[in-house]
Amino acid sequence: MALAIMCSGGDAPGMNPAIKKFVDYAFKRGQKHYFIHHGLEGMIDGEITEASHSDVAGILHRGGAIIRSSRSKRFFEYEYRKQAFENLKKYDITGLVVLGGDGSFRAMQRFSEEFPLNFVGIPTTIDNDIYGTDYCLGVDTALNVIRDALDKIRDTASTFDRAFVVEVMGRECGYLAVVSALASGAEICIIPEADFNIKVAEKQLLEEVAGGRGYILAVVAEGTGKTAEIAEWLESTIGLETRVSILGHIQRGGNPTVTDRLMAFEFVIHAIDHLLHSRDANKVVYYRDGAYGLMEIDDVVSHTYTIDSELLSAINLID
Ligand SMILES: Nc1ncnc2c1ncn2[C@@H]1O[C@H](COP(=O)(O)OP(=O)(O)O)[C@@H](O)[C@H]1O
Ligand SMILES: O=P(O)(O)OC[C@H]1O[C@](O)(COP(=O)(O)O)[C@@H](O)[C@@H]1O
Repeated sequence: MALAIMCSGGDAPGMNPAIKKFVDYAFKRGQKHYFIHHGLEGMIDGEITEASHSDVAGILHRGGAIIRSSRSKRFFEYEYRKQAFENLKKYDITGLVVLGGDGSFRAMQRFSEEFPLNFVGIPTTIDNDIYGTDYCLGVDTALNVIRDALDKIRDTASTFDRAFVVEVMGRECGYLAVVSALASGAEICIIPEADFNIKVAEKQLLEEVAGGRGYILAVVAEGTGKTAEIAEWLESTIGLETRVSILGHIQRGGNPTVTDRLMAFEFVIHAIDHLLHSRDANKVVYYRDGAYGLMEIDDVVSHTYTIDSELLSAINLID
C-alpha cells in the first residue's frame, strides 16, 4: 500500500505547506508516498512520481502548488477514470489525499464508488464554500490579499474623493466579500446571499455626502454580477466619481499566512492518520468550532455551504 497527494480544481495558498507536511508525515509513518502532478489530468496521464524530502525543501513560504493543479473535462468520462485507476494501481496507491473543493470531492466520490480506493479530502479553496467546515485552506491568505488591496484603495479613494467598487472572488459565495468588508470598514457590501436595500443605502449615503463624506468603498462579490451596476449608481445617484477595481486572480496567490501553514499541517496529519487507521475512508477533514474531524463525503457533496448568520447580520451594520 502507498499514499499519494494530489491538488485539484482552483489552487489556493496553503497547498505547498500541505504538500510538505504530507511528505514529512508519510515518511515518519513509514509509508511509501507519491505525488500526482497536474491534478485529475495528471492522474489520467500517469504523471506520478515518488516524493522525496528534497522535492519539498524550502516550499513552505510559496503560494501555488509545486505539484500543480487542473480542472479536467476527461474525468467526467468513465474510460478516463478507469485509466486513472490503472495508473494508481501501477504504484500500489490505495490511499489518496486530495486538496480541492466540492467539485473535486464529487469527482473522488464517483471514482471511489467505481474502484477500490480510499481518499480523504482536505477542503482547499479561497472561496470558503465547502459544507461542514468552518475553514478551507487558503482563505486566510486570500483575505489578507484583499485586506491589503482595500487598505491601499482607501488611501487613494480618501485622498482623491472617489468611490471605489472592489470586486472580490468567491463564485456564488459571499464569504470573502463579507469578511473583507468588515475587516476593512467598507461602507457597502453586496453578496449573493443577502438583499441589498438600495433605497436605504441611497438615503443614508446622500445624507453623508451632503454632510461632507468624501469617499466610499463598496465590496461586491463576483457572484452577484452587480459590479458595473453599483459603480453606475455610485457615480450617477450618489454623485461621487467612481472607479472599479476587480481584484481577480491575485487573490489566489501569495505566500501562505501563518494560519494557512498551520491549518495545512493539521489537515494533512488528520487525513493521513485516517487513511492509515481506517479502511472506510472517503471522508473530508473539517475544522469546526475549534476542532478537527472527518465527515462523510456524501454529506459534503449533498449539502450547500451557508454563511454564518451572525456574519450575514453584521453586513447590515456597514450600510
Ligand atoms: N460529478 C463529477 N464526476 C467526475 N468528475 C467531476 C465531477 N464533478 C467535478 N469533477 C472533476 O473535478 C474537477 C474539479 O472540480 P472544480 O469544481 O473545477 O473545482 P473545485 O474542486 O475547486 O470545486 C473538475 O474539473 C472535474 O474534472
Ligand atoms: O481560475 P478560474 O478558472 O478563472 O476560476 C475562477 C474561480 O476560481 C476561484 O478562484 C476558486 O474556486 P475553486 O476553489 O472552487 O476552484 C473562484 O473564486 C473563482 O470564481
